[in-house]
Amino acid sequence: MSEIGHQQQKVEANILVLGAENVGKSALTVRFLTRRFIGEYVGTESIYTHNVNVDGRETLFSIWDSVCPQNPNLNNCVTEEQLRWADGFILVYSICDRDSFNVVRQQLQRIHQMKKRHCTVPVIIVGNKRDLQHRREIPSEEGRLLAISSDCDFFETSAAETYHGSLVVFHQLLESLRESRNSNKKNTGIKGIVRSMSAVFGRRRTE
Ligand SMILES: Nc1nc2c(ncn2[C@@H]2O[C@H](COP(=O)(O)OP(=O)(O)OP(=O)(O)O)[C@@H](O)[C@H]2O)c(=O)[nH]1
Repeated sequence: MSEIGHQQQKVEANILVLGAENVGKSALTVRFLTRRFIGEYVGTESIYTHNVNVDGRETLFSIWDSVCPQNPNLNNCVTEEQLRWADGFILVYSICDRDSFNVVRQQLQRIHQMKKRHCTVPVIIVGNKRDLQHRREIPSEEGRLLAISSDCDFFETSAAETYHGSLVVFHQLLESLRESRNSNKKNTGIKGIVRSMSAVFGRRRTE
């Protein structure tokens, strides 16, 4: 995420949408971009750009709607290129598909493994297809628990039923990006080095 010119206050956010096949990644993305649910989506990888005013600030979203590998495992479920590109992540599962929840777990693990040494990175977990309650396999509490234990935000949505849910997800991620960018800034530079050293020595003294 970067700022273009202080006066313009333009914000850029690269958002990677991940999750297993058929969970509604494209539906959620297209809902946010167009307010519409069209039902069937081309199953190809796409990066969409979307210029929009959020809280009085011009914001350029680049949204990478990914395609999950056939047999996702920890090494291929998120690529290095995707991890380098993304400022923030939306991990989508279907509330009616236990396997898709497990894919989100793996993707989360991979993101934390790769990113933890560099900076904090915002992640939102989304349980989609909330309209299909009769087929629910993942209780809301389970999704929320995974999010709390991984320091992520959590929402359940129905891309089929409402626009509002997708709007809240993307706007919340933007908000978290701003916060994490500010905190990452504070932790760089000489103050950050001093803070990190005090943390290390402070901790050692208590061992
Ligand atoms: N009932 C219901 N169906 C949904 C919802 N979101 C998506 N779908 C349907 O689920 C199917 C898959 O949606 P996609 O958006 O293509 O899912 P995807 O995760 O992008 O799938 P891949 O491109 O295969 O990775 C489509 O038939 C959608 O119409 C939802 O909230 N509720």
